[in-house]
Amino acid sequence: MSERSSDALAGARSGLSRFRSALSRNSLRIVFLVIILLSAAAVVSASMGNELSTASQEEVPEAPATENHTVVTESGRAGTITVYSPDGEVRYYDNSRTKYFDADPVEGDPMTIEYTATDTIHSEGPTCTDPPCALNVIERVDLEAENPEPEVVYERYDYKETAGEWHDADRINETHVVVADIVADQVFVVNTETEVVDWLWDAQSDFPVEEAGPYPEDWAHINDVEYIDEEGDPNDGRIMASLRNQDQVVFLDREEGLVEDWTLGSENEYDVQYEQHNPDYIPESQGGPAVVVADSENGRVQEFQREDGEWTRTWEWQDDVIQWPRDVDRLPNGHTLIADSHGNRVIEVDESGEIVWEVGSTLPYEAERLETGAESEGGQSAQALGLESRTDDDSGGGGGGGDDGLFGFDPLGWAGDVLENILPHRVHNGLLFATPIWMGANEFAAIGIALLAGLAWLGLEITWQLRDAGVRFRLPFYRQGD
Ligand SMILES: O=[N+]([O-])c1ccc(OS(=O)(=O)O)cc1
Repeated sequence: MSERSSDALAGARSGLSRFRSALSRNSLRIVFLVIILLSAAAVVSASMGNELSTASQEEVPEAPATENHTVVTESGRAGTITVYSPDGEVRYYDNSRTKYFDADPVEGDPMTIEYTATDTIHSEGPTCTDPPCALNVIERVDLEAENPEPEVVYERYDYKETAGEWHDADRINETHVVVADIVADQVFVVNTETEVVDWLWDAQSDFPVEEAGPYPEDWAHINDVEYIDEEGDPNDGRIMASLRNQDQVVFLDREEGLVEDWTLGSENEYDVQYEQHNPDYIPESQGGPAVVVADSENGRVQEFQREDGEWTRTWEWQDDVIQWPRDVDRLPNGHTLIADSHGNRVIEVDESGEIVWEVGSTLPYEAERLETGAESEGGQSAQALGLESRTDDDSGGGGGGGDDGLFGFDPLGWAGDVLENILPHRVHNGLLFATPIWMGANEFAAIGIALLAGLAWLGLEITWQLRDAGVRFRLPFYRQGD
């Protein structure tokens, strides 16, 4: 073959290989672009699908009719307190505080409620470098007044914005209230008329600061407190408190302090409970001693019965929707009221575990059925009622990758399920807390897939550019003689 024709052949070959390479590069570009566009479309369509909002009174959804009034509080996306009439209409709504937490009916006057709320004071920067940063209040509102107006019962300014709240206070009598102070990791009893603090327990007296949450930012996170006023009960006169970050519910004697052998749970023993909220004590006279509690990071509500000096789990409830529940109350009719925070709903389940009442809420903190006593005051233990437990397996669980998609397969639902299974609970719930209500595991998966595709595309483009410019990389290890 002549030199000229072999040059022409080599030229044609290299042209063909450049064409092939351009073709494969363009095919890959199209694949990446399609993945990114499909992911974006999934996220945009989710953002248009969920209309639930409680940011104003007009937007709050109506509830189904039920006996008695229901209070729902929120803190996070919107700070709201809503009271539903038995017919399901909104009777009272307020969003003037930044965050609303635990609400209770006032003893003997169920249509007057008392609750804790926090105002965030944005002074100097996002984390507040110029205190005061928060105003914590206990407020009371008479729902039967012509124009119900909250009245401050007790308040205190605090120096931090993160974990600078009071999530619960419980009235002991007409003058005294016990407060769960997240800011200082303390439980204190204050006379709200004189504002003199009569008693105080400091979690540092019994728990090491090296364990649990970061000290001093958010160490114990004491998110619930209950005064036990039950003559004849082993815990009469004691205070029950929930140390979220220690995964423990403790009993405090006003003379002796921590009553060690009554503690429920232990630090990082997540099989028992994992960053619980809103435990309620059910006394002996109502089938206890028992504690019904929202096991938040485990996505279930549960109850423990005191038997032979130990706590035994006697009931649990979850379905495939429940995500980060933060309140559970046993009602006098044997039903259980649950605030399912990232399930975006408040539900009532009956003795067999069926949902019999439900209302949407963007991030409920707690739910209270008025006229049934504060929290679980009028309820009986699961053991006394013979309640049936229900777990995710019983309810047919999971299943984003189920049958809605093409040929019965929904790839995004499947990716969402995978993500939910591999993400630690706290990370998943943190993402749900920080993002809009319409975002869930599927949307996180779509964003993750788009980011990965984008990064892979960028990496390939850079490699191609360098290769075209004649830059070659050597592996950091090579054979002798190379
Ligand atoms: O609204 N907050 O600031 C807020 C809400 C919830 C929260 O976590 S929780 O575990 O105490 O509910 C902490 C802070």
